[in-house]
Amino acid sequence: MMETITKVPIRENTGDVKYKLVAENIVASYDGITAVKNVSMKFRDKAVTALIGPSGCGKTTFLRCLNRMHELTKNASLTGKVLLDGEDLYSNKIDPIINRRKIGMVFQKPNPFPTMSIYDNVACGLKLNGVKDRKILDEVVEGCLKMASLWDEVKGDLKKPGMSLSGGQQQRLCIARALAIQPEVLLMDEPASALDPIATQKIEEMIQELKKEYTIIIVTHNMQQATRVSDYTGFMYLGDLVEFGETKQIFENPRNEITAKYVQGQFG
Ligand SMILES: Nc1ncnc2c1ncn2[C@@H]1O[C@H](COP(=O)(O)OP(=O)(O)OP(=O)(O)O)[C@@H](O)[C@H]1O
Repeated sequence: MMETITKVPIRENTGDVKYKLVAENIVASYDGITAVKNVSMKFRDKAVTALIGPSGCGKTTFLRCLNRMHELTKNASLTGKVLLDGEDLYSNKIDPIINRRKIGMVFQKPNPFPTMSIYDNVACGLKLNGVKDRKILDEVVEGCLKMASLWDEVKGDLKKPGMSLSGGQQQRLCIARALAIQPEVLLMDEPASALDPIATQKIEEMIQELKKEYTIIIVTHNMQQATRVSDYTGFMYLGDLVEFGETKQIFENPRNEITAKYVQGQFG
């Protein structure tokens, strides 16, 4: 039998708060089965928001609704709005490809383009957009590899295949690739779950740097990671957003019983 969930009213931030991305009443389904039930969330500009919750609660599905990737899945459907700087990404007037460019995504498993060098993995998005000037490409590749904290490790080996790097380096390469097309928002779906603790620490340190420039939304199963990297946390359960608040409050003083049980590790 389905459990009844008491949702905690979402507290609005007051004052001079800028939301980069706002999701309103997102309902997402696969083959008519609802995976995300009427979820609304606001994401602050230049802050990190973590999405946590047990396996299958809809975190990845919700994340993929934020850059119109959900609709690429066969038999997937969606209702609701996602506003980027106030503009609805799902409006007919907006080109989904342009939006996916503004909202970059990093996946659980590092996925560098297998036939490309380190350099081309980062430069390919710009090249596809017609940028040919070598100086510009060099600058972007260096800048993005620096932002992804990978430059010092690869600067002498840019022609080597991306796949020759370690898992953690490959993930930072994918982050550099995502940054090269100048996104405004970065979605990260468990970006460190396939990595060892040292590689994970590098990714977490990099997220702290990146949030100075980007709005970051990260799905994570790792509760310590959520407390270390995020400013805000949303706890999802059975397709619902049960509680949303400052990360410290969610972990130290949850207002909902199910949130408390989850963050204390009583289920997962
Ligand atoms: N492509 C798909 N086709 C059909 N059902 C799917 C598909 N992807 C996800 N689902 C279902 O949607 C629900 C939510 O899945 P989702 O992957 O969004 O959860 P999650 O919280 O990210 O889980 P996890 O933490 O295990 O990655 C689950 O019941 C899952 O089985």
